[in-house]
Amino acid sequence: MTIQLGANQYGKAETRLVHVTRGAEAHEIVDLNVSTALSGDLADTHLTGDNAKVLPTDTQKNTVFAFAKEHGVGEIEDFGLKLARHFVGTQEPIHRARVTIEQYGWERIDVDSSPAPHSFQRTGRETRTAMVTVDNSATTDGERAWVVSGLKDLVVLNTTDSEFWGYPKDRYTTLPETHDRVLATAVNAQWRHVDADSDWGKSYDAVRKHLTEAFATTYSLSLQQTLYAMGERVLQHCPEIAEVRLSLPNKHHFVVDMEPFGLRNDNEVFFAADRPYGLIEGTVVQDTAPEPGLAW
Ligand SMILES: O=c1[nH]c(=O)c2[nH]c(=O)[nH]c2[nH]1
Repeated sequence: MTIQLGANQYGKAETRLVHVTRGAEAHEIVDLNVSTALSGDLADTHLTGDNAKVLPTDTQKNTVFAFAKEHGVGEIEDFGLKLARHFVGTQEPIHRARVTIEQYGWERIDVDSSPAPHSFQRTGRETRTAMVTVDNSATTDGERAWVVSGLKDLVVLNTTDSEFWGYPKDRYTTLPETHDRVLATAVNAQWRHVDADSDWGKSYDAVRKHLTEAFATTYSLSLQQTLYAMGERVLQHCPEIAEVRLSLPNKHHFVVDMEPFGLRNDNEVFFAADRPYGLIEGTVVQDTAPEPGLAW
C-alpha cells in the first residue's frame, strides 16, 4: 500500500473587512467577508513540516486589509481578481488562488428626509457574492481567471399563481394537491461569467432583475419549473453569463385549519414553517458556453 497526499488548499477564511471612504461631504462604507485559498507546490509542509513555501494565512489576511487601503475595494469581482493575481504572481510555489467574497449591504439613514453623511443602516436585502479563481500552473498555459458572481438569501414570495399536483402517491403520501398556494424561497444563485472582464455592477443589477422578474411572472406548477425559468431568463438577457446555478429552499406556507374554530380560512392565514424545507437545486447553461474550467 502507498499513501499519498491528495488535493489540498489552505488560506484565511472569513476575514471581515469594513472599508470607510472618508469623503469631504459624505462617507462611503463597504462591508465584506473575504476568504482566500491557495494551492500549488505544498507537499513539503504536509510531508515534512517544511514551511518554506507556505505564505502564512495571517499574511493573507493582512494582504486583504492592505489592498483595501492601497487600492480601495470597488466591485468585489475586481477586488477578488486583484488579490488572487497577487498571490499567484508573487508566490512562486502557488499556482492557484481562489478568493471568495460576500458583501453585506448598507444604506444611509435618512434624517429629516435627507441622507445622513456618515450614518448607515444594514439593508434587509440579499448578500452579494463573488468567487474568483486565478491559475498560472503549467497546465493552464499562462494565467487564466474565472469569475463566478452570485447572491444569497434573496427572499421572495408569490401569494398566488402557484400550484403543485400530479405527483406520485404512495402509502406515505399525505400532501394534498393544491391549485393555489403561496410560493416562497430564499434565492441562492451563482452565475459564471463568459469572461473575467465585465461591468460587474451593471451585470449584477441585470441578473438580479431577471431572477426576480422571472419569479414574479412565472405561473408555477413546481418550484423546479420556476428555477428553470429564472435561469433561462438570465441567460436570455445577459450574454455575458454562461451558466446559472440555483439553490432554492421551498419555504412552505401551510394553510391553518380553522374549522375547529368555526372559521373558514380561504387561503388567508398560513403557518410559515422554517424546517424542514424542500431544497430545489439546478443548473441552467447555454450550449455555446465556454468550458467551466476551474470556475467552480
Ligand atoms: O414545488 C414543489 N416541488 C416539489 O418537489 C415538492 N415536493 C413537495 O412536497 N412540495 C413541492 N413543491
